[in-house]
Amino acid sequence: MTTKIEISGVGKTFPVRGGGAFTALRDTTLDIAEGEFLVVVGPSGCGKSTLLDLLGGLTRPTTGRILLDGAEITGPALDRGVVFQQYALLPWRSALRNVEFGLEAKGLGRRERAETARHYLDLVGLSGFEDRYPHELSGGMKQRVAIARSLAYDPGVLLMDEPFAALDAQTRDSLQDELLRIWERTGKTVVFITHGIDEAVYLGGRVAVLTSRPGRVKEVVDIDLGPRHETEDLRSSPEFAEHRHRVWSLLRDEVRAARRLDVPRPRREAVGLG
Ligand SMILES: Nc1ncnc2c1ncn2[C@@H]1O[C@H](COP(=O)(O)OP(=O)(O)OP(=O)(O)O)[C@@H](O)[C@H]1O
Repeated sequence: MTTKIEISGVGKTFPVRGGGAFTALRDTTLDIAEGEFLVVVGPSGCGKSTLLDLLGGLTRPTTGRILLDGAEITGPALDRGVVFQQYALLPWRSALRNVEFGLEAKGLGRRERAETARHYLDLVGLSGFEDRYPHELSGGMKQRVAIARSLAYDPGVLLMDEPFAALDAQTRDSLQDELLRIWERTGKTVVFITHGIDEAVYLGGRVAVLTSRPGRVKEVVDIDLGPRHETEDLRSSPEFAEHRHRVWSLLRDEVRAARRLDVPRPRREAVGLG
């Protein structure tokens, strides 16, 4: 197993307006193997997006370091593709031209760009929609374009921050299958953040559960369900339920802890202690 990403003792602190600091992540350590599909879950506000931003190089860790292929991540680069919950498409460009966007940065010629963009739109099931503008596409289609755009410049790592959260359940299920198919075909390393336990278990080869804030890795659960397309209605199987329960129990305790953090502490005099 080759390590693709090495997260060692990473902490992230943000300055707070009016003084002080807020710790979003503390001492987070995790190795991600080349070609694995790793899902990250955790209570709201525990630092999942912060972790993804760090992997994307959009911010730098306050402590610790993150290595990609043995070299420290110091900024965004084309070796990592990022897909967010909101499609982030350029509204004035057609689907094809949106996918071509990253290829322009790579310096590809016009014809090669168009061919590559067509190939990736086909891969995400959007052949025939190349000339549509974002406002002419459904939410699921827009997200497919965003995925095609990230895949087109062939990054080794795909970073996905709740990419299907805004979609209806049916579209989400079919995009999950499509993503797994693409992952199997391309062998990319995927780091996928979600709030959905079912989604985590369905997609992940491993699921990392983070603690309530400041986030740390509480446990990494191995999901040994084999290739997902080999079992019909896998989500209804006892094995799936077992894994789901394991992740759910780990998360439940953290969600409770997070809620306690969110309740404003009563002032001493208000409860008669002062
Ligand atoms: N730029 C920033 N400045 C100050 N605080 C920040 C900043 N970015 C994030 N935070 C804080 O860090 C914590 C973690 O945020 P983050 O978005 O990573 O959580 P999350 O786990 O992705 O949350 P959710 O599940 O609700 O999307 C939050 O409390 C947030 O308010």
